Amino acid sequence: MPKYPNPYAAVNDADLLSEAFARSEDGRDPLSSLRAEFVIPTKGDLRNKQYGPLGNQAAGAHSEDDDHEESVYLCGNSLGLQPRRTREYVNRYLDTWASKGVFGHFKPLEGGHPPWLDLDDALKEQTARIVGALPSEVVVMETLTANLHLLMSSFYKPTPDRYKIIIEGKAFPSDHYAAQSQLAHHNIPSSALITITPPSADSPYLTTEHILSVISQHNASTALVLLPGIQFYSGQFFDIELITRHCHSLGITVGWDLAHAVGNVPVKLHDWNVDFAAWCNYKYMNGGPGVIGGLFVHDNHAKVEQTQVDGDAKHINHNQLVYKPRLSGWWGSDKSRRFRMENEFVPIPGASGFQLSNPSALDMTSVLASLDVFSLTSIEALRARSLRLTAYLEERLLRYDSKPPPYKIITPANPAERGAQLSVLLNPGLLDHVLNYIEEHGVVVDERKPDVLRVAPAPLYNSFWDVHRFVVIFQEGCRRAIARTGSKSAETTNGAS
Ligand SMILES: Cc1ncc(COP(=O)(O)O)c(C=O)c1O
Ligand SMILES: Nc1c(O)cccc1C(=O)C[C@H](N)C(=O)O
Repeated sequence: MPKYPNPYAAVNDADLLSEAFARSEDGRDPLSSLRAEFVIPTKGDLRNKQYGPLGNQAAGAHSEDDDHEESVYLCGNSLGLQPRRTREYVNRYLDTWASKGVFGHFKPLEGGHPPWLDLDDALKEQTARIVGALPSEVVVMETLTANLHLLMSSFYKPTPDRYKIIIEGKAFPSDHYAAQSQLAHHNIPSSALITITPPSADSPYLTTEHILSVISQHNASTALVLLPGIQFYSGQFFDIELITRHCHSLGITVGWDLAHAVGNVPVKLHDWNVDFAAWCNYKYMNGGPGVIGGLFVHDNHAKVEQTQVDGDAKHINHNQLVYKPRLSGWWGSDKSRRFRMENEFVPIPGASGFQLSNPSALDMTSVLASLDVFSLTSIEALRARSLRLTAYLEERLLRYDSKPPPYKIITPANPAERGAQLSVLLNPGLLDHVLNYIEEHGVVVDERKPDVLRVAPAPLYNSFWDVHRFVVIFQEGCRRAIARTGSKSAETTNGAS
């Protein structure tokens, strides 16, 4: 009996492996209709084919029908697809800029869009719903690594006793560099960067017990724990609530990088008492490549300062509501006085007070389009669909025509410990062959050298049909790669998961 029963495990091969099964799963899920909100590139688009009078109609390896078929895009964990409404919203932004110039900042725009000056406030409520926060606790601003630095400039306050930063050993390089450079910035030796590595070299899995024990081991000397909500490589979803509680019980501040969690899994940053978090809006959020990111600062930090300053909230003025010292800019200062040019920084209470510059209205417009798609459903409903999609992907991958398969899934088997993504470790020597084959057949997934493919069915736009087509093409790619490399060992190295 498997430890985590898969709802598709009971379905017989003849049904489960059929396209009809995938199509019927799509048919009975009302959220399947959200796919129409997105532009799905065709296989021909990806192959750079254009049909029509000026297009390249030269015969290629693939039929015209195949070129016109939607590609199998399972890479929303790296870059989400474009919502159809993004073009409409961006065109409106361009029209406003062209026809109103500077007045675009102040005048409500067509289609009920707020003036650019108020776009930051307009995005709060929808963003807060997605990350389980109060609107005052979130803001759309800057980019992920920049936000981590800004937040650490407020939350990482090393003392002679407490100065270490704990991260995980396979942290995304940017997070590693950010933490490392914060230490250097404070003239603290790099040995104060503590990395949590998996107990077993065979698996990237970090048990919660292991994470808690490393934190406890360094508790007296640690100032900050910075962890990902979902690990980019393994797809492991950490127990944010428990780890946060553990850190707080030891007097340690904790921040979360939600790059791979936001828009993917429900989180409750407010209820879980997370100190701070940051994310990008270009993966599951579908805001566009390198688009403006977001951050969260718990309102508790304001309350702590309030009581320390006065104890009577009625007599608090804006100046006393500052959470923390922070690196400041004019966009974080009180809106009503912003244009008085008085050089008195009056922080906006809440996360908005962390803003620096006037944000790119183009970016904000693009994020608005993406949030409006999320508002057609809820993150909880998306999660329910995502659990089914990923379970289906898992079960299909486990059914390979010879045993063991030439790959294994390194993402936790427990659905509560993963989001949409499954990371597939291929037997040595297969990756390039498999990748060439699947890309040639219109599949887009992410590779992490030397042997891992990350496959992420994004619940907003991916379908069971996508997963079906992926597995058929991927497994055929594996068979061909094994035949080409003639590698017997390639068939047996990893074993089944
Ligand atoms: C976990 C994680 N941290 C940091 C980054 C870097 O983000 P950015 O380039 O937006 O700063 C990424 C992705 O690029 C990521 O996945
Ligand atoms: N691979 C990337 C790229 O080619 C351009 C920009 C970003 C990336 C990334 O790796 C994005 C992301 N953090 C990821 O985990 O896929």
